[in-house]
Amino acid sequence: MKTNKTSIPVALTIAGSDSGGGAGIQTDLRTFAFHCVHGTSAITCITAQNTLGVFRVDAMPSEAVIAQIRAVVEDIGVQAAKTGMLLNQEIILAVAQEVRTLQINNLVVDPVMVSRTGAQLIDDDAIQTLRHELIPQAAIITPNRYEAQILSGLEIVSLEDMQNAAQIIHKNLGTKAVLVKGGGMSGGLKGVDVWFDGERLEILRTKQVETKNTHGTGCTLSAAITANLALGKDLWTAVQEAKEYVTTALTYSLDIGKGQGPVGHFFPLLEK
Ligand SMILES: Nc1ncnc2c1ncn2[C@@H]1O[C@H](COP(=O)(O)OP(=O)(O)OP(=O)(O)O)[C@@H](O)[C@H]1O
Ligand SMILES: Cc1ncc(COP(=O)(O)O)c(N)n1
Repeated sequence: MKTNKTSIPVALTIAGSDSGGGAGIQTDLRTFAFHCVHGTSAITCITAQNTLGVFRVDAMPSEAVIAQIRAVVEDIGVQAAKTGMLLNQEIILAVAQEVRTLQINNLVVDPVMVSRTGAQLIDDDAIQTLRHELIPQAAIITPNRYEAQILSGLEIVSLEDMQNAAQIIHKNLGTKAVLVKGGGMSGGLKGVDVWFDGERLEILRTKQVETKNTHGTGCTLSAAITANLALGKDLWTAVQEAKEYVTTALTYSLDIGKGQGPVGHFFPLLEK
């Protein structure tokens, strides 16, 4: 039988593994697949995690992270890449170095530093390295409320605070665009995001989804932006479409486990 040779865009995720399948590498690869983008990965750490929380984290040696990135980029090549949980300063430095040397374009940095509940996930040295070495190489960064507070130095309570933070981060950190996410905001701002690219200050509003199953929304959003960039979309279009995707995935969130379940990535299939 003759086979069809399929040409397909390729995206890379540099992130941690979530044993519960709700966030991290597992979520990123599902999101890439939904967008018909071939997913590749460089695993930075292994978390023992489920819908109730994170119970253990084992870092990969930074050499192993470097080897994974090189193996993918030097042979397969990538049209876009994202970073998620990078865990420590050594891994962040290694990733920043590889992104520079291998000239990885269309880089989406989800600066995973603080969980939506406000718990700091990486130490202060690692935050400084992320700020100075990796973020300046990003096409876009997607901080949540607490990460935006750290990166801007502002307390974020209102929409105006989100807008000011986006502008300060853009000015100070050298990334092309900033998307401040509102999943951690309260009241009517939950689910409202703010975009700034140096010219346009935009508010992205969608319907607010009433569900406790929101695990992995941040990873899903940044992975969808990455997939859209790999497909050749411009940054603003990539963000708008990714925002719609995560909202729909939230409406199909999965009621699994005893805690916060993940979003449903393959929602059209769930209807069959
Ligand atoms: N209940 C909700 N309804 C609609 N959109 C939401 C809701 N919760 C989060 N979002 C959206 O999901 C995306 C991820 O934002 P969030 O602030 O939750 O990121 P995060 O903190 O990195 O995610 P996580 O909770 O997975 O760690 C944003 O576009 C946000 O507006
Ligand atoms: C391995 C890993 N990476 C990232 C997150 C945060 O995910 P999110 O912010 O999307 O809930 C997580 N919980 N685990």
